[in-house]
Amino acid sequence: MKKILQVEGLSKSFLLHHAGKHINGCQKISFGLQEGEFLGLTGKSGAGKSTVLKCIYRTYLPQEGHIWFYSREFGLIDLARAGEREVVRLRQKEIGYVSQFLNVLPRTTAREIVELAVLDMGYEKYRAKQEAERILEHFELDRKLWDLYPYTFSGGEKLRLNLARAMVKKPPLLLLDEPTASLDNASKKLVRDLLLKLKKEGISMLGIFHDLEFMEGVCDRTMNIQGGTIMPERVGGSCHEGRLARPYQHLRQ
Ligand SMILES: Nc1ncnc2c1ncn2[C@@H]1O[C@H](COP(=O)(O)OP(=O)(O)OP(=O)(O)O)[C@@H](O)[C@H]1O
Repeated sequence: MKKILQVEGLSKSFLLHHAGKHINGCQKISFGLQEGEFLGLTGKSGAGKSTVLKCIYRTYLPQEGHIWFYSREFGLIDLARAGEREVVRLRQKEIGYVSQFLNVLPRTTAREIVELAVLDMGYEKYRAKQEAERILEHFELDRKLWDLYPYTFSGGEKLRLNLARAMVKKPPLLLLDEPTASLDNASKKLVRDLLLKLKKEGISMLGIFHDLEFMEGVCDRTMNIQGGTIMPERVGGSCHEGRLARPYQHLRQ
């Protein structure tokens, strides 16, 4: 199996000017992700999980470390140092980010949101229309909702639209920042099925989920973060980087 991502000694802190304080986001985080693998990040609130994801997506610029990404367009590229132009291209084509929040332009219908994502990749309008319809169907968003503004959608519907917008670009790497946080059990189950589908399609995923039961059978392994650093493996517990979590071991057999 080939690696898609290698994070080495990643550190990020935040300077709060008004309070004159440094807040630690994450420290010396190192791990790798194989192609088609699903790695789950666990840890208490404030542990640093989102900071790691946001450094990879380059919402945050890390102070130290490397984030080696095996890009189709640029070859091996360090996301911790990549220029804005490369970051924009990678977000357009190779790295998707999905959270529980749907951030969209006002007065834009569900269909248009997905079409815009395709146009963003440089495709023609007719192709954007075709692709948007294909992916909205794939993620089972009710046709009645396609031409509506999504602010009235349920949490599950918003998430399906979020996934459709990210996945219409077929990014080889998908970052999931607590996408199921506000969902009921039925919607969580649907998301779980969708993620398993993406896994079968060979998408590499790095995801934060507070619901450990939800992660079982979806993740190949988990990595526990506490106080901004990776915790070593606990006996009988889940795993740390490089090892397969015991509850998920059957997936590799
Ligand atoms: N933009 C920011 N400015 C200042 N501090 C931040 C910022 N983003 C994160 N932090 C701080 O960094 C630390 C780690 O936050 P992070 O959001 O990564 O935690 P988390 O493990 O994802 O938590 P949760 O599970 O609650 O989302 C926290 O103390 C948080 O307050």
